[in-house]
Amino acid sequence: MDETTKKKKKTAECCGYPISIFFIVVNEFCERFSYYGMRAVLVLYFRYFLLWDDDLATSIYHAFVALCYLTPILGAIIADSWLGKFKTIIYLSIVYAIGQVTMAISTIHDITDANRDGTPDNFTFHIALSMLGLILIALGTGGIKPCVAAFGGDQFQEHQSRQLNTFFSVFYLCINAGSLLSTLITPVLRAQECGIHTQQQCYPLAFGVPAVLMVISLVVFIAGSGMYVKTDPEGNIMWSVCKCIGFAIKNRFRHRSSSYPKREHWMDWANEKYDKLLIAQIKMVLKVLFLYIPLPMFWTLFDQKGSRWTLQATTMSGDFGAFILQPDQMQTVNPILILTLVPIMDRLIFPLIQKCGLNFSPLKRMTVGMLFAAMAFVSAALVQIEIDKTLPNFPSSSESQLKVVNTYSTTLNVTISPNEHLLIESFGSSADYVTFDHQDITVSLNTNPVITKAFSLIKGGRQTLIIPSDPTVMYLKEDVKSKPREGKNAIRFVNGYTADLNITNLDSIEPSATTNYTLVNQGKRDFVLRHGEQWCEFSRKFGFGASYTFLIPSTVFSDDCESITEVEDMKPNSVHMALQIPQYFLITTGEVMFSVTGLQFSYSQAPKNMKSVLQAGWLCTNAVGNIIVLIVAELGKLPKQWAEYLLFASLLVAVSIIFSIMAYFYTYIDPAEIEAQVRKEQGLEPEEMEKETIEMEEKDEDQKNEQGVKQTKI
Ligand SMILES: C[C@H](N)C(=O)N1CCC[C@H]1C(=O)O
Repeated sequence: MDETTKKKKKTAECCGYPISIFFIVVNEFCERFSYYGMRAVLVLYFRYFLLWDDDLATSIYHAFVALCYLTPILGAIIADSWLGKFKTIIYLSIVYAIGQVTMAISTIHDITDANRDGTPDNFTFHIALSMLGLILIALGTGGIKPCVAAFGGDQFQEHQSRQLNTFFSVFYLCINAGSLLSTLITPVLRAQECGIHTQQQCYPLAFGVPAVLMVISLVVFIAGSGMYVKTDPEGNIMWSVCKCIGFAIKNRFRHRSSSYPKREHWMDWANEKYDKLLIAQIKMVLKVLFLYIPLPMFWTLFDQKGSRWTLQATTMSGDFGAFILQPDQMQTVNPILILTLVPIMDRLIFPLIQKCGLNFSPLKRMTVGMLFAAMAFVSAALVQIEIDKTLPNFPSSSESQLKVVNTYSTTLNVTISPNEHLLIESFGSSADYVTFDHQDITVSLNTNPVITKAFSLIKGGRQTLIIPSDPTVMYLKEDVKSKPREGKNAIRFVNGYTADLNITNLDSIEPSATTNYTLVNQGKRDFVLRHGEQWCEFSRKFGFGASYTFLIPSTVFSDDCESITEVEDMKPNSVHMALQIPQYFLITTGEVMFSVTGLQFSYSQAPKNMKSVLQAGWLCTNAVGNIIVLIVAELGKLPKQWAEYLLFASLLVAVSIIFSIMAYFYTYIDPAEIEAQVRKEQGLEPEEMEKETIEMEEKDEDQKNEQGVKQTKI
């Protein structure tokens, strides 16, 4: 074994901290920049580069995130049983960097764009390459994650326990600094245009920069190589653990008759064959893993920030006066709050609680963290109730809705069978949508002669009846029936001019025709209308999430676009995004109490040779949380979003009560002390014992006769 053991090495210190920590936290910052930066543009890449639909894009995205939190098990097994943390981090970081580079290459549209139309010709190639990249990234990021945190912890000596606790907070700060910067930067990089033959959204840059950061992360980690404390892996520990547990279960089953005396713990049934120290270590790990069972529920709520809460933000207004916030940018509030809340909690709140004589133990903190997350969802439900009051009354699946737009030269009396009468001015519209519970309607206009036409409406849809300058050709146009995505505005034009018109960024429209919807961002937008030599400019300031139909009259060029009228199909969002801040504040406070503490707790309660394994167990709670989100998203949704938020809040409260009961029965341990005690009971010196364990694990246990029960030397 070439790795230096902890007790043999004296580490260089700065302000009481091992200097090697600097390399580890910088490495974590770069790695998290790489991970979160790539994640920030991933759904958009699926949606607009690979042209997947929303459902497929979000499902693959969540499946990828879940995979990233499942692979820690693999990394932990490799580190604790085989390579040691240091080498595992290096090898898996190389895999990770290759994955990021593969991903960046898969986004270069020019590779397969032989016809140079700006879109790839061979989607299979890009999909295959990006999936390969994502698998390598998941393997890398997940594989190193439990090792980096535990390796950081290994750098501290016994007299540095206070610094060790602070380390986990600083570690978390670095994660969030990386996450914050990358989620701000990569979307900007994506919005640039680049390409060899055609200029397209610059995904290669948006994925390329995270790839570079991953290479930097690896270089920084290697740079600290000479300073690290590297703990030896102790043989195939996971295999020994599995065999030991298997033997205990088998042996317990064999001795199930009541004539055999009971043992204190079911793992004690492995006493006959396995080393006491290994059994003691397994007991410690199992106790903690059992405690983790309820924890995924926290992550189920936490991970909905990126999905449900962002969707909620798309129905809100992001106009903050001095700046405009896009719905998906609202997520950056989380890392910003982490950067402020972690120091406040560490320096102010926790010491204050301690001064008040209250014992705010790690498990109590985690329970309170869960309750904060539940409160965040109650807050989200209250905001949703406010939003619902402002949302249009969309048709149910059995209803149809109709609006009428009149571009005829005079006011019209419109009768819709059997008894709907509307008076509509020229270049005006009906006040709102009329709801029908049947699809077949007949429309009559009071023209001379009367014009009557039958229509079949779309079930569950919204439509507009367009009456053009020649009312005999009136027609139906389908409308948007939900808020436009990403807080954008859906706009369209009806051409009441007597000839074809060209409008900026839209196809040319024939007389009396209506364009399809175009999505435009919030803010002032200009459109140039053109017919031959004639043109005029039409400007309009947009809010968030509205829908408009603009009616172009025949006089459009003579009055310089002034006479264009607008029909508001859907009102802009009026509930302000600032109302989401309380829910972000609550969930982030919960995260600091739950996640930072959980990270520390998993390290402190693990035996020396299973530190990465417990970190992996901790990260797995996140994977399961993500899988629950996936299942819940696929299975039924409650009809009201606010009710779903309340349901999640109640579930988490119930889970936190169960967790607090489990925590009540948990006794905090000092693994090193227990290990020393077992060694003493075995009459072995620490050094001697270590050699003994390694030798024992190297023997092939399977060859031993299971019947010949072996008594270990106790
Ligand atoms: C960005 C989050 N605030 C955060 O720090 N995390 C979410 C999952 C765990 C943790 C991370 O390690 O990324």
